[in-house]
Amino acid sequence: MAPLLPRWLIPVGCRIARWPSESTGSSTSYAGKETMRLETPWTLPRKDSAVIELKGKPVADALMSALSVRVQALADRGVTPQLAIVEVGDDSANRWYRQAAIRRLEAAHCEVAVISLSDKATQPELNETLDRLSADDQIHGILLLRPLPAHLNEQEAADHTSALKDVDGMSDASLAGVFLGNPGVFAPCTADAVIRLLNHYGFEYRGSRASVLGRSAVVGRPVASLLLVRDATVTQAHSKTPSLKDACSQADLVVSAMGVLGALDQEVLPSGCWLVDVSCNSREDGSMAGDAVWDRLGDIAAATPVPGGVGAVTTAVLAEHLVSAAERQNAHF
Ligand SMILES: NC(=O)C1=CN([C@@H]2O[C@H](COP(=O)(O)OP(=O)(O)OC[C@H]3O[C@@H](n4cnc5c(N)ncnc54)[C@H](OP(=O)(O)O)[C@@H]3O)[C@@H](O)[C@H]2O)C=CC1
Ligand SMILES: Nc1nc(=O)c2c([nH]1)NC[C@@H]1CN(c3ccc(C(=O)N[C@@H](CCC(=O)O)C(=O)O)cc3)C=[N+]21
Repeated sequence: MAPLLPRWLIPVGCRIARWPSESTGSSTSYAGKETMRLETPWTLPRKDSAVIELKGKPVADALMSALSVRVQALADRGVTPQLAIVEVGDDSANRWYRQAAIRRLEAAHCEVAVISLSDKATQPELNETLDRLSADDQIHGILLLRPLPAHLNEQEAADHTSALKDVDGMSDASLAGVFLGNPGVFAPCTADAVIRLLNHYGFEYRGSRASVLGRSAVVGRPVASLLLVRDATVTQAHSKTPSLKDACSQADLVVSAMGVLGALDQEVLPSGCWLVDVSCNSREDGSMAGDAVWDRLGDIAAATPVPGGVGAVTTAVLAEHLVSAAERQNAHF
């Protein structure tokens, strides 16, 4: 029999393992089990079981299905969108992104070239690589994985990246457009993904209070700008903010991009807020986790899982930006 209760009533993290029928041998219906489970003393507190998972997959699926007709129209004109991914050194978050982006773009019938530079690469080497890709007619988009090693300058790299191919909103022109609310520019893919995800799940920006944790050029700052443009009242926190709890205390929405494993739980997150956890930290066992402790979210309303949340939307937005860039570069045909 199909479940009669919403799926989010099932507690995250301890599902199935302590299912009542395993101890009682009962053959009651699914709905009956669900009722029993919520009354049993060994389940998570009711408030933890009510956190709605804001999954990325349906958002990404919708974006990808809208894209296929555009990729086909380009193919009919002999154009296959191609992305160049430039990475410097080795980093787990970059590796996850590179692998997921390749899967996504290949599924969308786009091509990917990966250029891996050593972590000792110099600024002139990086600049030359970006100049060469900018001049290559077969490359429609350039994604420079960030953050760069400390000895390299992101701004200088942006200046060597063709504005037409800047699919991850790195250039001054793209960022100025994001800050001013100009819809014609590419925002950094992740910042765009946060907005697509919130739109999909019907978040109401106007009148809301949003706390953005992190202020990098690739996530924190553009997310704050995109929320401000949509009439949210935005607080922005960073590593010198004295109290994260104070920074979040009024929030209807918390967007976390600190990259600090275990930094967020019910002590910091206010009741009823939505949490968008952008971070992708590496646990000791090599698995991926966000900033929030998933089984200590308290009575917040909704949260994105990691993995399975923002990351999936980021790769879909990257595909969309690449296809738009290829269309613009072939507009004369
Ligand atoms: N899922 C996805 O699609 C994506 C995930 N990511 C992930 O998001 C995370 C952030 O990425 P990125 O912005 O590039 O990282 P950065 O390291 O560039 O920025 C981290 C930001 O968090 C702030 N911060 C660090 N520690 C604290 C703290 N204890 N309290 C408050 N603020 C803090 C820093 O402050 P300060 O400025 O003072 O140093 C900085 O502004 C990473 O885990 C990354 O892997 C990134 C992009 C896409
Ligand atoms: N210029 C730049 N822009 C970025 O947006 C950027 C970056 N540099 N450097 C690295 C981080 C990290 N990042 C991820 C994006 C998607 C997934 C992703 O698709 N994750 C899947 C899981 C993937 C898996 O399990 O392997 C998920 O969350 O469900 C992961 C990580 C983007 N980043």
